Amino acid sequence: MIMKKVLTIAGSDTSGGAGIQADLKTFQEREVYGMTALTTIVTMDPKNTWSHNVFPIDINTLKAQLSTTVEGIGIDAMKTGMLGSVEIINLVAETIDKYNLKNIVIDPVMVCKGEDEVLHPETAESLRDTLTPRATVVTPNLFEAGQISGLGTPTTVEEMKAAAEKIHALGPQYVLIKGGGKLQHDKAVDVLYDGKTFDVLEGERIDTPYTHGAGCTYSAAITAELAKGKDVKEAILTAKEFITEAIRDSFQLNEYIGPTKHSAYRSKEKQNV
Ligand SMILES: Nc1ncnc2c1ncn2[C@@H]1O[C@H](COP(=O)(O)OP(=O)(O)O)[C@@H](O)[C@H]1O
Ligand SMILES: Cc1ncc(COP(=O)(O)O)c(C=O)c1O
Ligand SMILES: [Mg+2]
Repeated sequence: MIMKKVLTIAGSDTSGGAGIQADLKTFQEREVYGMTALTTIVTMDPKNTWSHNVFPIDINTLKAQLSTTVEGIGIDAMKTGMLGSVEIINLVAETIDKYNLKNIVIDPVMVCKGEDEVLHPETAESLRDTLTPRATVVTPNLFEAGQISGLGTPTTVEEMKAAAEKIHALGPQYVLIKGGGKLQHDKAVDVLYDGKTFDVLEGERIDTPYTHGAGCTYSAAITAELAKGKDVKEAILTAKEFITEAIRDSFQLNEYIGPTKHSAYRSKEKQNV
């Protein structure tokens, strides 16, 4: 079988659990061929409570990576993660338009879990106005949904639905707001909206602090399933099962951080559990 080809345009999480590393691990698990266009490198300081530093990649280096992958090879689906600057967001939008790309998952990364700071606050507006409208699916977490909708961080499923309506009006085909561990609820609730119908996806909520990279992993799994031809709803349902298992088997890396286990779903499929 010819492998479907997918691209992630995202930052490098040097600690390996989120960003481009999470995306590639997920693509491998979902049996698609993963390619990368790196936007930034994020490091963490062990001497300063794991605080994050972001090192941007030069725009011409990103252009060359997009040319290699999108023009030189061709892609069946793509996702974005941490983009880092308005210039990069504009370049991604131009690339989507120029090559008439399909199956576009926009993960509008504005924050890293455990960090108080909003990364690149100057990019929030262009994530909203330039990239969100081009998405097949846009996947904000609660904070990002509050920023993009302008309604503030949702605290209930009803507020998630209101934010989804606002975000949908910007032009994406589907909005998927992740309630995750932050919503006060006994399930891990995500709200999916296609402009007509709301689907409230209720996954098992796992009691763990180790969810670093969960959003990246989830959006990468959606991207992989879209590349393989699933429709958006089916792709999201599979990805939701994938991320639930990855969080169930998440683990501690050091005193600050614990990533999800990307191989968990496959191991369980094999054992038929
Ligand atoms: N503790 C948890 N148990 C089960 N699912 C979770 C948990 N935390 C997050 N999720 C799910 O993981 C996915 C990623 O969500 P989230 O962690 O909110 O994203 P982000 O990493 O972008 O903040 C969503 O489907 C969310 O519902
Ligand atoms: C490069 C990069 N992208 C994205 C994220 C966001 O990760 P999450 O999936 O936990 O939202 C992080 C967080 O550390 C990161 O370092
Ligand atoms: Mg995220």
